[in-house]
Amino acid sequence: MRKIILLGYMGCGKSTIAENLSKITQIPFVDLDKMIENKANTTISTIFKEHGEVYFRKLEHQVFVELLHDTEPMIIGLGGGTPCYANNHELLKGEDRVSIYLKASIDTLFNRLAANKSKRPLIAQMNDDELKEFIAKHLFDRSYFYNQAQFKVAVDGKTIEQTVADIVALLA
Ligand SMILES: Nc1ncnc2c1ncn2[C@@H]1O[C@H](COP(=O)(O)OP(=O)(O)O)[C@@H](O)[C@H]1O
Ligand SMILES: O=C(O)C1=C[C@@H](OP(=O)(O)O)[C@@H](O)[C@H](O)C1
Ligand SMILES: [Mg+2]
Repeated sequence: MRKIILLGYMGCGKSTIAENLSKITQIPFVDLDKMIENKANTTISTIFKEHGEVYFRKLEHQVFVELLHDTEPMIIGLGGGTPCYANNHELLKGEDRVSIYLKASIDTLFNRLAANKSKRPLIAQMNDDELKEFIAKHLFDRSYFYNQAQFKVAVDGKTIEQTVADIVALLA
């Protein structure tokens, strides 16, 4: 049975949509960041602070590969950077998996992240002006990798339920 992989920029809703899609489909979900935190027995912020981003990216790759080797069906919510490092984007396609880019505009991402940045070490220290500029540039840089997904679902202006319904329709 296949795996459903959700990807996209920080704040696009990967973790939230993975959990809600799981409730509707009864397919178990895992959040890659949560898996990393459980494995490292600490938070993403602490991993960045104590070991740096390169260490985090290695761990992220290892845990992603481990999950893909698991034969159980599952919904996987990636971290925002997962497809952009360690050739992880090459793992988005395969017979047993379907990858979906949750595509959000800069405004949507900014509105969600401005109120929700403390646990995201890449943006935690930024003021609103810095954050908006960062998202615009960073999203542009990362789009190449996000566009490697098999499907795209636009999330702007949609409720959690609408996005989940769009994904269910896509998978039918
Ligand atoms: N329509 C929506 N779809 C998904 N998330 C939403 C929506 N509206 C508000 N949110 C909020 O936006 C944030 C999305 O964060 P999260 O699911 O952690 O994203 P990601 O894992 O992609 O970084 C959450 O705080 C969530 O409650
Ligand atoms: O975009 C990124 O590089 C990151 C996104 C985060 O996940 P979310 O996209 O779930 O916030 C988390 O993996 C880490 O803070 C790095
Ligand atoms: Mg998340």
